[in-house]
Amino acid sequence: MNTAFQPTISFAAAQDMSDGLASFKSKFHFPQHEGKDAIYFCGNSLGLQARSVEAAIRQELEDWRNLAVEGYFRAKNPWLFYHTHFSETMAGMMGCSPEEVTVMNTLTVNLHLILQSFYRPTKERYRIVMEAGAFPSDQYALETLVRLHGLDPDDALVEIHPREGEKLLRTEDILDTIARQGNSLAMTLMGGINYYTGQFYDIPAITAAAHQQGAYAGWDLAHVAGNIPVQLHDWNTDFAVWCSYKYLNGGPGAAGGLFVHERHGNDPAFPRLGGWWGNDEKTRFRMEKGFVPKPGAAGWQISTAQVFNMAALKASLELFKDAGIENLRAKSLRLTAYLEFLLGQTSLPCEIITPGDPQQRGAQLSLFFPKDGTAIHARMMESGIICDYREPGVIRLAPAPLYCSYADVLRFHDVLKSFS
Ligand SMILES: Cc1ncc(COP(=O)(O)O)c(C=O)c1O
Ligand SMILES: Nc1ccccc1C(=O)C[C@H](N)C(=O)O
Repeated sequence: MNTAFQPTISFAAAQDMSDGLASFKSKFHFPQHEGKDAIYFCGNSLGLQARSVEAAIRQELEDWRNLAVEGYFRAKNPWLFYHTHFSETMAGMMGCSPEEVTVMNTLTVNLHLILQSFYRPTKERYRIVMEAGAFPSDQYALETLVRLHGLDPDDALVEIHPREGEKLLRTEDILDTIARQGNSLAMTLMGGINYYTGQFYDIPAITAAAHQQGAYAGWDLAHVAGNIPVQLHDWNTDFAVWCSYKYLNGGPGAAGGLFVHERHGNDPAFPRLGGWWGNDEKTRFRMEKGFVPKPGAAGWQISTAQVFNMAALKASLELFKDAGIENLRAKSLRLTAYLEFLLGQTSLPCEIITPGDPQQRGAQLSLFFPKDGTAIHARMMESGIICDYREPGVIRLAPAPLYCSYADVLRFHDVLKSFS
């Protein structure tokens, strides 16, 4: 595919002309740099604000002003059911039924909650396999979880490391580590895409390996949601959590997503921490004893929907519905490949550590700089390229296909040329 790429304005312009998703760029606000839109490659950390967000929030402000408590029932988008607006679009992206998915709280909170359901250690079966170098919040969550159960993290948490001299995990090593735990394995918990390397793991193979040992497979899909379409139901994953402020553009602190496979979600006896929002809607207002969970992931809801927070996500997901996650992925594969091609034309002193196989990565490329990474990152930022730096030594570039163009990627390359 790369042989057809050209580092020229005419090539990039022709790509943008034939891109059926190009018009979505104008639906977003961009940070400004010297009077022009900055190049935004940080959608893997915080997605941009859709222009439609303001009106969506204004609608809820008006309904609150005019209807007050009646808004729960009579708002344009009745607040009682606000969280259900997302189910269909989220289900489409995550490959599950609308009942298997819900939106609530935030990522690490949801991780803790769902771990209460799925991590029920016994004397024999208590180990959790995870990737070494998982996002710190996940590491802290698992460390504190096993301590809460009186276990020693050094024994209960089994981290998979890359081989000596390598930066990525080999699937065979992940599967081997899982198999070696045997009956002691309670669960695997991996990031679908590692935030640092950008590696997309083999979710179905890892899930099947965990099941083979009689364990659950859980996933943190923060860097997958809205980036790579997945098939959580068919892949038999037990549960997954993600945030909505990265590729999904829900805004800082946006309500997070939760998937629970129907084989667990439809079991009312499945252990959980409940609250009235997860209770059967018919009896929610009876004010009686006895928790009766709603079927599906919604049975893990706890509190009243965070309407203002969710309004931004609602507006953003409408754009995803229009664009189509499969179309976005198809563009993303090409856009990131173009970025990779152009990086290959420069003499930047770095190595792309993200897998070269497009099926093993999403939008993000991670550049490892043995030295001067922070200085080079600072120069990129001064030049109007918004990207981030993660210790040790990595600059992450994520051209989100919803609002990044081929011309952006080329402009980035032109800026890099001025560095040497
Ligand atoms: C993989 C991963 N897990 C967890 C988090 C933490 O999410 P939150 O602050 O929404 O709990 C992030 C990002 O902040 C992340 O990228
Ligand atoms: N929530 C944040 C607050 C402040 C700064 C960054 C974040 C991120 O989300 C970082 C992202 N998870 C990452 O992959 O680095």
